[in-house]
Amino acid sequence: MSVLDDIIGGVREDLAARRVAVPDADIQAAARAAAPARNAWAALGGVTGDVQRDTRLHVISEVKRKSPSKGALAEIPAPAELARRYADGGASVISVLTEQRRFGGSLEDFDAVRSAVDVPLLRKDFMVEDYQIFEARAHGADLILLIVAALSDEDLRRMLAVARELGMEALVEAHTEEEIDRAVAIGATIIGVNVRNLKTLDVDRGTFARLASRIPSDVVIVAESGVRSVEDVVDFATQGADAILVGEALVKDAMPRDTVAAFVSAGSAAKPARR
Ligand SMILES: O=C(O)c1ccccc1NCC(=O)[C@H](O)[C@H](O)COP(=O)(O)O
Repeated sequence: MSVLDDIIGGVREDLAARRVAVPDADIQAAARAAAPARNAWAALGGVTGDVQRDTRLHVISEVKRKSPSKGALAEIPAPAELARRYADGGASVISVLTEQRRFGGSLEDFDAVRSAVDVPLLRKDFMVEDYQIFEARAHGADLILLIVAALSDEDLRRMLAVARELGMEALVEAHTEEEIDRAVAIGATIIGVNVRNLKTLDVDRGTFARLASRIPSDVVIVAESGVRSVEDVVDFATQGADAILVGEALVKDAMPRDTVAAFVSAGSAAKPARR
């Protein structure tokens, strides 16, 4: 069994318990009653037509306590305070991991961050049921994660449609050429190239340029995982990233506000006008 399969097994068990506590009809009603979602695609530099690319390299800053690959990363006693620092540094979107068993996250963390900042929020979890999408919206999410390796094309299309019907977008995450092609085929407007293989946990930054070149120019490209330094940010920006998603390096940083600002500044300076 791969790490991803193992994580998803736990996610399904936890989801079943939440579904008993809050039935489908109730979570759907809460999602539809929530304040309108913010436009995460525009916040990440999405533009329509043959216009100049957004010149900014956008940063998605993640609230992440631990991970299967690294174990404990940071305690994060006050996720809201960390999120405020991210926003002050210029994060375009904040990602909050809500998976509990392997990442130490929760919907309580998500609620705390939602009440602290006004930037678009990504609910970062392993989405396998539509219920989780309604749950994300009910808690104020603007963006959800869909992992191509974990879902069939039918599931991807339906879940993307559910997210859009609720006013959200999806970060559709891929790690191979075939997964990129599947993400493009379902009409993803934000595609994440995760340089971490979720089945082996190996990180290979070289994956990014090879995969990004297959993505149409009107799609927002996010480079995910493995950013440790300004040099990594400059590499991803030069190779076509519109945004980077950073967890470990920021939660371990004593001055996350300054580091986010430095990543935005260096990445924006390195970003080519067209790709
Ligand atoms: O981070 C992991 O070890 C991991 C393992 C299995 C599935 C997902 C995993 N991480 C999710 C992510 O995509 C990262 O949290 C995100 O890209 C940030 O990565 P990093 O900056 O390297 O913390």
